[in-house]
Amino acid sequence: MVNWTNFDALDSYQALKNVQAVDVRKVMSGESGAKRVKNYSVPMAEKMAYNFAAKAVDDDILAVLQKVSDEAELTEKYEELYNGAIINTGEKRLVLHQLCRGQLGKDVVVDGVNKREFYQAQQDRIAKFANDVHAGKIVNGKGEKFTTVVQIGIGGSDLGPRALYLALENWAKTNHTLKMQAAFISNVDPDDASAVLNNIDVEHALFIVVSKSGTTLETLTNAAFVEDALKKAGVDPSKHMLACTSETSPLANNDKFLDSFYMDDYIGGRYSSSSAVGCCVLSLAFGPEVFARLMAGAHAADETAKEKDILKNPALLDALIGVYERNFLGYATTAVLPYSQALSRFPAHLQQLDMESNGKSVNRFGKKVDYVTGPIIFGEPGTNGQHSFYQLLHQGKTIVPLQFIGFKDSQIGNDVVIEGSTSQKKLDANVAAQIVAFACGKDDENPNKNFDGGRPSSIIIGQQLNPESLGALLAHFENKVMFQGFVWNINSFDQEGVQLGKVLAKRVLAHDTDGALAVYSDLLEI
Ligand SMILES: O=P(O)(O)OC[C@H]1O[C@](O)(CO)[C@@H](O)[C@@H]1O
Repeated sequence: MVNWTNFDALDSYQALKNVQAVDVRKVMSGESGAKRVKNYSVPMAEKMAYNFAAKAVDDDILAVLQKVSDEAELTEKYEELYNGAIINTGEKRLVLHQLCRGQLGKDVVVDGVNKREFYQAQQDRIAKFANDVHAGKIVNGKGEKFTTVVQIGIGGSDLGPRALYLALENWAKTNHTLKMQAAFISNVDPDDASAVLNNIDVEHALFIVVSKSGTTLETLTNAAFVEDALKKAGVDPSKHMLACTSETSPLANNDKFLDSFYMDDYIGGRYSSSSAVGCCVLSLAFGPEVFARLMAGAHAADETAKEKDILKNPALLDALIGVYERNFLGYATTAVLPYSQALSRFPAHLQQLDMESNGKSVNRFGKKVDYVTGPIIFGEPGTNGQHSFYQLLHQGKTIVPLQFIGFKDSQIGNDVVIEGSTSQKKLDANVAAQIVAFACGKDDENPNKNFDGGRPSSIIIGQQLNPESLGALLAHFENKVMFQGFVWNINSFDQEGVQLGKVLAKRVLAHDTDGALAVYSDLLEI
């Protein structure tokens, strides 16, 4: 059995307090910088690498971070998780999303059901369904093929699958495996559903209602909105709508749907891209083989996350450096900066993943913790961000650790040499230049043009964004967030903080309001 101890009760916490701080500007300048770029790189799954040369760490600090990992039993806790312990203490649930993508340890059997087999069986059912749709065996009321798939869901039932779809859409077109166009409806704003419906051919569209709980206001409202639109278009909704939910939800086993696919309570919404939640839309859009490749990449990263040596375990190392920055260097935010347009919604997915998981003030036992926990996450693809918020990142009063992501090859492969370089080369040159500019700065007599530098960053580099590397990237961040939650001794797998607003909105709609709530609902005349 592992020990669940608050971070500040560890000996290694005290040791971290006493380490000699590293001056990023100094160590990244000249030959020392070149050495660090070469040496401070850890291989990741799917031939990617995590390079942390421009982070404020050195061999001494890394040695203490290894002690944190050992003392807090981080990999042992991961082992407990994938072997089926009740890691989600708040909801008394197991945490099994990794099992969707492969067997990591022992069989996990709950109420006589082998969970790996259950998740695999759902993937197999979805694969058959998707293949039948693609082959024209499952068709619309007029006997015609479906061409579009629309996911209706919100939060984890939207962000991850949407980010993954966008990440692979151009890759799939280039590799002739885009089987259906996908669209997403999430917001209860009627303009969201209307705009999607206006842009597609509803007669040839399949709609997946995705909600683990089957009770989310936005999703149920949007499902009814779509149903209404289908009826108005003279289309039978039961031939066009699917459900993806848990077997105990109000949406389960419902004749309203053409078919239903299941996940369960042991997979948190923000971790559900690997379950039926991501599998349905991605298998319909790209084919089941592509989804299987995505899962293979994620599984490879899950295997790497078992390593006890932090220099062989990029997710663990990334997590520990982040904790050091958060708790000892006092950095409150992290920017996710993919130099890849395909990853345009990946920062939004990571925002939910990280902030909903680790935005907590109490430990696993409900006791307040005396240290800060999860950072604020935001981000945009480069180079666009450079012309937006990088001013603050370079010269603002707040130091923001930066998480770059970059690839050597583009996905589409169409490029032009303009003034001596391709666009891909320009993209890569920009990310390299930014890392050095942030780290080393530039002295100038004019204070307005002076760059202090000393701004830490890391980069994940891969050859190309494809299903395998994307899967590994997804799992890397899930595992990073998990390890950080373990260090902070918090429960990263519940989200009580989102409940209060939902309850108050229901009260406004029921006119059961008082105090400030009454004033605000009057103001909006609800
Ligand atoms: O899949 P469901 O049950 O509709 O939940 C959607 C989302 O809502 C949340 O519970 C937050 O409100 C997320 O954690 C979840 O991803």
